[in-house]
Amino acid sequence: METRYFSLIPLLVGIYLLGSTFHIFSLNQEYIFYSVLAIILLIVILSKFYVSNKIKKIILHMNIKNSIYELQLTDESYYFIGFRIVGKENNNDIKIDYNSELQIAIDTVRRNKDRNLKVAIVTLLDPAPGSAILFYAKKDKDIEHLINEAILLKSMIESIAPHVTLEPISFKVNPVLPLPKVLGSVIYTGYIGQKKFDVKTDHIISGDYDIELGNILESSEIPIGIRSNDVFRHVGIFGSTGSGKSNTAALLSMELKKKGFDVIILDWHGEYKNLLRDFNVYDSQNFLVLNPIDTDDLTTMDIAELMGDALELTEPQKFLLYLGLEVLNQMHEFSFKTLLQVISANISDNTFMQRDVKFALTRKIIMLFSGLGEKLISSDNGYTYMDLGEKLRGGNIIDLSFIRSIKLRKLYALMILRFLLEYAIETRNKDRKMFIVIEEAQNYFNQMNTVISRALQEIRKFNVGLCIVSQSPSNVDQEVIKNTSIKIIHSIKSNIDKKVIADSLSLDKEGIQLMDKLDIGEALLVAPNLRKEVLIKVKKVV
Ligand SMILES: Nc1ncnc2c1ncn2[C@@H]1O[C@H](COP(=O)(O)OP(=O)(O)OP(=O)(O)O)[C@@H](O)[C@H]1O
Repeated sequence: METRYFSLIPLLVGIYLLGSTFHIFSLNQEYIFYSVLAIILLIVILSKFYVSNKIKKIILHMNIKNSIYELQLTDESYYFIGFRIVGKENNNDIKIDYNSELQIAIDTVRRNKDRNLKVAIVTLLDPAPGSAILFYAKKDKDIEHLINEAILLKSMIESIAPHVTLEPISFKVNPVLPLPKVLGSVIYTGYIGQKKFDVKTDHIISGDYDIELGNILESSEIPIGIRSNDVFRHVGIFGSTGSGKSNTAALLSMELKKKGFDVIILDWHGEYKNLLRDFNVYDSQNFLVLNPIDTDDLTTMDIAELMGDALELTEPQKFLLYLGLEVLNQMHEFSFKTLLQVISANISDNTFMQRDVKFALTRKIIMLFSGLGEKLISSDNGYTYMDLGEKLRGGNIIDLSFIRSIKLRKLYALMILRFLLEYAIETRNKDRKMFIVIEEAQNYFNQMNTVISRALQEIRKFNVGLCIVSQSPSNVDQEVIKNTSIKIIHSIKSNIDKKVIADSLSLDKEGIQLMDKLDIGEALLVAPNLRKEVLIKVKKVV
């Protein structure tokens, strides 16, 4: 009964008692008038309560009746009644744990063994994607009885899980319902709420893909993927640490290699050799030596820029380095020892300022390149960009984790990337398709790195797809993120990173909230072959 009817009761009782007090001993006309008035009002209220409840019951009953389906398993038939699970709107900012609320309710209902109906949670696609509860029973049971029990169970669940409502589902034609293999087992997607599944099925399903990534989150039966040729418009994989980025990048690399791509993974933390066992691995035992001399089109200025970026050089220091590199280029020789000698001997230090710049630059070079640096970058047996491009065919993992100095690691990785891009531009990459995975991309694409950002725009037409992987998209140049046409967004916890991604995708408030609710391996996929973003569960590699 609605609360406004309750508020009328004290008023009626008041009127009646008033009348009684004044006329308790005399049965006069006024007393009879008040009594009759009170009784009429009481009758009106009670009848309203009864009718409104009855109407609700009838409507619900009819809805449910329209939602009873028959399910034929191998040797048994069942009736089932389905309810879509809808999270109630939450206006205050308190975080509601819909999942555990619902789980407690379901457990309570399932514990009651006396019931005819059993309960299962399934994901459904039709009439719209979402999660649903099924109440089901053997077909020989009385339908009316089942309906009454379903109504009862529905209200039990709603009262134990107050932030969840169950809406009867009606399927227009045949229900498309991926049922659990064994009825009664709870398939629990962990996502409740209509808003999340606002995407219409015909918006998301696309048969137009040749790289399968997994299945849509609402259904383990519907595979989903991307087109391999779309990777040339670049890929962004983002997510907090442990959200499943490396697995997704490894899956993509594996599938693209099968399609004839040459894949090169710049593996910042050394995670990929365990995931992709048939890839060539370059690590501390087997590293690639880079020769920045003999670079023809790769200008000395570009090398100076990359070194300047990795070493955090000032403009005067960068200029001095450039002068030194020019001399080495003419000598056709590169080693850090000769670079230092050239800077000391060939460049004047007449003024105090020149001496200061020179001293600071040589100090930075010495600190970085004595030891491993000397071995990694050298004209002695090193690969030029042409050699490197030719060498890295098939699947390749360049494990960078053995380089302890972050500055050296960054310079070495940047040089490899720059070499590969130069190779593609120079050769126009005819008859080849390349896919370069850049882990911890914020180290390469910070705001300052113009050399790489510029090359990124140039390589579009040369069959090179870059895959930018980052746990910290707010530290990646926003232009770079915008330049990725495929985005795979795993769970993101940090608000600033969420905002950056939401802006690049024009996500609404619900989309933003969704980003930190994803489980490991779950992601929001945006790709040119999909009409709208879709939640997916990525397949696990190995
Ligand atoms: N799609 C998936 N299905 C099931 N498990 C997964 C999936 N993706 C990743 N995992 C598991 O989750 C853990 C973290 O995965 P992964 O290393 O890919 O995350 P990450 O985001 O790259 O983390 P980090 O930033 O720390 O490298 C691993 O144990 C991995 O096996």
